[in-house]
Amino acid sequence: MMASRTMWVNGPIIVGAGPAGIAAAACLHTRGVPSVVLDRDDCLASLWQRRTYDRLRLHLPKHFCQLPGMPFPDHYPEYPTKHQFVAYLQSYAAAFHVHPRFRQSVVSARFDHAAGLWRVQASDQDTGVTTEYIGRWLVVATGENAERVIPDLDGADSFKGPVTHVSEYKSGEPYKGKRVLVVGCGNSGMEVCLDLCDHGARPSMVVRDGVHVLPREMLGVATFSVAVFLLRFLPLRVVDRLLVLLAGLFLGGDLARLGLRRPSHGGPLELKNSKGRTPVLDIGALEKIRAGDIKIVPGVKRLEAGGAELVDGRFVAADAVILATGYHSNVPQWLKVTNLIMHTPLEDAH
Ligand SMILES: Cc1cc2nc3c(=O)[nH]c(=O)nc-3n(C[C@H](O)[C@H](O)[C@H](O)COP(=O)(O)OP(=O)(O)OC[C@H]3O[C@@H](n4cnc5c(N)ncnc54)[C@H](O)[C@@H]3O)c2cc1C
Ligand SMILES: NC(=O)C1=CN([C@@H]2O[C@H](COP(=O)(O)OP(=O)(O)OC[C@H]3O[C@@H](n4cnc5c(N)ncnc54)[C@H](OP(=O)(O)O)[C@@H]3O)[C@@H](O)[C@H]2O)C=CC1
Ligand SMILES: O=C(O)C(=O)Cc1c[nH]c2ccccc12
Repeated sequence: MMASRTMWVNGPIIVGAGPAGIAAAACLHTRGVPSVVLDRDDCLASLWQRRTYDRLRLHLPKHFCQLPGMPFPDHYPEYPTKHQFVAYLQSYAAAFHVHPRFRQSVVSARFDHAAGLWRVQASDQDTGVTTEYIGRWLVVATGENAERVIPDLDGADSFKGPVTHVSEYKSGEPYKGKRVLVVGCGNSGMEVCLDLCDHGARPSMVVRDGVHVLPREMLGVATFSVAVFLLRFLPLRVVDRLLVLLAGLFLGGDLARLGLRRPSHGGPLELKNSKGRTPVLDIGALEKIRAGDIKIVPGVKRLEAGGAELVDGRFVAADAVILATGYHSNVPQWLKVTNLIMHTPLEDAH
């Protein structure tokens, strides 16, 4: 068995050094409360630094994404690039004296009722040494994008080209001239298809179900700002109806004909709240779909050597497959509690 150590933490134990964990530690710091931030990776906001593509930008206006106590620099554009966002997070952490303990992967956290304390076990990713952090409070900030969703596609072994997850995708450069099957039509799938087009690749995007596509902006105003404004006066379902109506107006009424049906149950904000499905904010993929540069195809039945057989019996040829199939939290794997109360921020806002 690996050696193990114990560390008493004065203040909360914060798991995750992404924007949420850093912000929690900073807010505590300004109130004179110490904390310890643990992260499995070797840098802060590793989702943004290690697992996202080059052209990524925030797709909500910057004032919705700034952390408490420090706005984005004035010279940042309305939609900061990922490099700007990361630089901001780094200066934020430095300004608030947040120094995470890196390479500490939390494998278990349970509340010791007898002692009235949390016992958090973390494994050092370099040495394998386990440390038990003991403290009165636990903050879970590991996010909704902690683990990749990798579907079990029939025939994946027989496919001759590379099959990768979108979290490894940096740019379309290596795909120049290639036929690429992108599985999934969330914000990742859509933007990767757009990027592939910009690099001279030929993407087909798998859309197996309904999807809400909204314009990122309408007449220069962010759709997200419109939604937040309307939520002050109207119930979420009414706001959803208005958003779908406006989307039809600004994006054109032919989405279903293009292969992008809206989900039969639930509006864009409702599905974000109930299922964690983020609506797609279009930044140009739609135009490429209309132009035929991005082909929409239905679900994959099985992969074969040179492509995929689709559920409608058609075959789509592909040199590479990119899985833009999303992410899931890893909290249920390590947090040993029974009654978790989940908050839905948009409902709260309303
Ligand atoms: C490509 C992409 C683009 C996005 N763009 C936007 C956007 O424009 N606007 C927006 O609002 N949201 C966006 N998101 C959503 C994203 O969830 C947020 O941007 C933000 O990163 C969430 O912050 P977080 O701190 O909750 O989680 P994360 O940033 O995911 O940070 C969680 C941290 O926890 C660590 N961790 C996970 N498990 C463990 C463990 N067991 N032990 C120790 N450490 C662990 C991870 O290493 C990570 O550093 C995007 C997501 C992706 C994937
Ligand atoms: N700032 C930005 O510009 C960007 C933001 N993001 C954010 O990152 C987060 C993650 O987004 P994303 O990576 O797109 O993940 P999502 O979870 O949003 O989307 C995953 C997609 O994959 C589909 N899918 C999953 N499994 C399969 C399967 N077996 N066959 C076919 N399709 C499948 C889903 O379809 P179904 O609905 O049918 O399950 C869905 O369309 C979101 O919050 C998103 O908004 C991502 C990229 C860019
Ligand atoms: O890009 C993302 O992943 C986001 O989570 C941004 C976001 C949060 N809530 C929303 C509701 C509608 C559109 C985007 C978002």
